[in-house]
Amino acid sequence: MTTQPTLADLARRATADRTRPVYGHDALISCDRLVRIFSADGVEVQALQGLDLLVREGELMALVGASGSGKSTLMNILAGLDTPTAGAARVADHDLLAMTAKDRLRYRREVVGFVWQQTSRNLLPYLTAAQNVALPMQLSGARGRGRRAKAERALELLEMLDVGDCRDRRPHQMSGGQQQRVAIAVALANDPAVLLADEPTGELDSHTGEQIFAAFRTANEQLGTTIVIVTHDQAVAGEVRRTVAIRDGRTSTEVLRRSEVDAATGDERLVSREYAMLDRAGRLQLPAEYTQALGMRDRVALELEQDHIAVWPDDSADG
Ligand SMILES: Nc1ncnc2c1ncn2[C@@H]1O[C@H](COP(=O)(O)OP(=O)(O)OP(=O)(O)O)[C@@H](O)[C@H]1O
Repeated sequence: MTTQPTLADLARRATADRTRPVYGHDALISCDRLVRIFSADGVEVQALQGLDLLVREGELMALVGASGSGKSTLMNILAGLDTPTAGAARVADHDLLAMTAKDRLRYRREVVGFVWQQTSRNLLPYLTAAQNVALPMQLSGARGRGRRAKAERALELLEMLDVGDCRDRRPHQMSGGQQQRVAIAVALANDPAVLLADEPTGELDSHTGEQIFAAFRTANEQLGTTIVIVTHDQAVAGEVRRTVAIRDGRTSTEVLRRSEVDAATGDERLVSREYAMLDRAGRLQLPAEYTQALGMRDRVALELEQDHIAVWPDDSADG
């Protein structure tokens, strides 16, 4: 039997609600019930259906999900290329729903960097690698950096990503993997708070894909850039500490990995654990594999235990 809360309990809860920090207050990226509806030929498609996502500063994380689940829609919104229909989205203190056209242009040039899947879309074909990297700095005025300083920074970035030898080559004189590493340098040129990459290894073989991933890791570790990578590539998803799955336009489950040292042998191993997202209304989406394995549908039985909640298949018909 549940006991009724007393007046004092209710007063305490109301005060706690008032002093509770706003959702995502300490996150670099915060999406709060994000909705994006596309209308095409009188048909509405809900690409994002109330998506919640928080990313902390300095994270390197992967977004995975089936085709059509809304990954690219989310990336385009975070990149400032598209606007949500409803909800809230903030990146590095920029409100993505309230930006003017001028703010948006500055946001795309200085706050976010972007790497696309198509290697040809990331670089200008008639410029060398070094010129491609210097271009975003020139376009933004690069906060007082002189021409020489820009060229030096371009070279530093190329060297950091192991493509210093490509500095004077045009894209068609480089391999796909080299082009993508140069593309990462271009995206980092203006020191963005966030680097977004949509299937950056999609056109590459697995060995080259690993090198691209190593380049993202270098950028994350050496420059502290927050990086979000959309990927189908299980190998890439398995390399990051945090993988968030998107399903039907919402974040559904999340896998966190951490290193653990075996007390007996001293060996380090990676331990992963799957989490489900609990929204503020208390809604929880269970992974389809779990519910299918136990034949759960429509209704499940619940029990509150001391330190967990137990979920069983509906047993009401048996009783
Ligand atoms: N401009 C658009 N007009 C109409 N519908 C769109 C538009 N862009 C995306 N959609 C629809 O929104 C849904 C989500 O698409 P989105 O491209 O975000 O998925 P995705 O997870 O990136 O898929 P993929 O892995 O295949 O790239 C899909 O049903 C798609 O058809």
